[in-house]
Amino acid sequence: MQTIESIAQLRTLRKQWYKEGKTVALVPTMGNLHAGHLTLIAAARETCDIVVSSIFVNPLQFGKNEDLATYPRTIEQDKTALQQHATDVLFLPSVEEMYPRGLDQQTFVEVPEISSILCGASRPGHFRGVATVVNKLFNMVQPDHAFFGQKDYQQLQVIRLMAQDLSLDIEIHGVATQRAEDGLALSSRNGYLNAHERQLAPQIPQMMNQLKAELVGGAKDFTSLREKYTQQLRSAGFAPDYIHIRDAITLAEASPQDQALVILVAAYLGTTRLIDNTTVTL
Ligand SMILES: Nc1ncnc2c1ncn2[C@@H]1O[C@H](COP(=O)(O)OP(=O)(O)OP(=O)(O)O)[C@@H](O)[C@H]1O
Ligand SMILES: CC(C)(CO)[C@@H](O)C(=O)[O-]
Ligand code: BAL
Repeated sequence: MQTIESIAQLRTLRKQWYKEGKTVALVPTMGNLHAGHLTLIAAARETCDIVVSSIFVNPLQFGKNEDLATYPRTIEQDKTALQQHATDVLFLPSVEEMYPRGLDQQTFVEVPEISSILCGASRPGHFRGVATVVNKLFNMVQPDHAFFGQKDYQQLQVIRLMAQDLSLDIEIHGVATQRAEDGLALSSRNGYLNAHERQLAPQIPQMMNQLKAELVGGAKDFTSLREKYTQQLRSAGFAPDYIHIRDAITLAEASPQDQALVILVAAYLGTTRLIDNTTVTL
């Protein structure tokens, strides 16, 4: 595996891959890799000749009071994991390489409406930061295929819409959420949880699945279902940010006749913000 820090070096390689007729996959990450990330790498490996993974903790997608400074950075461990999973290139740009004119001067990409609801309402500017950096990574790597986790469901929909709106010739893949044995979705931020919080955390997927069972069983009063499960999370020791039942594609409020739904949950345990989701087909 080659580690590349500069866009210029990456472009040289990209030209060579074009000449050789090789297909290229991109797996963007913020590092601190776990089995969830590695399933994205495996899917990319199955699809393309060349697998590029990027590690970049993107300051543009963090709010002022968020965890940019403390976000786990485990680069040596990550390199070993990527190498073991047959990654060809690790792209590891610095903040200066990514944003040479500084964050305040950066041209940005914003996908309207979907970026300002759900996690976008709680994290203003977050999805603008994500769309901007992902678009830049797409321009740098020029992948044929790009892989994202369904764990970040809204992010995946934002990226799909961005690719459509900007006519990008890149196939966007959504990969199923990988979970711990107790059901908790794997996430780098799980590492912030203390032992007690880690024990409580699987109640998020448990409650989400109970809500899903009620929907599949025919329950239609979404407002009272949301209130009931929000209250349950609160009683269990969480500070719920939201529980929503939405149209699976647009993420607009679901109506009782919709058949493709998604349940989206965000809740704090102490200072750690956890998210999860599950699709529901009626
Ligand atoms: N459990 C998981 N299963 C499948 N894909 C995942 C999982 N966790 C993260 N991913 C995907 O890996 C990619 C990189 O995510 P990222 O580096 O932010 O990891 P993360 O664990 O989601 O971190 P965070 O705790 O910051 O949300 C994203 O496309 C994300 O959706
Ligand atoms: C897609 C991404 C790498 C963009 O910074 C990030 O939001 C993430 O890790 O999910
Ligand atoms: N995995 C999503 C990236 C973020 O929370 O910033």
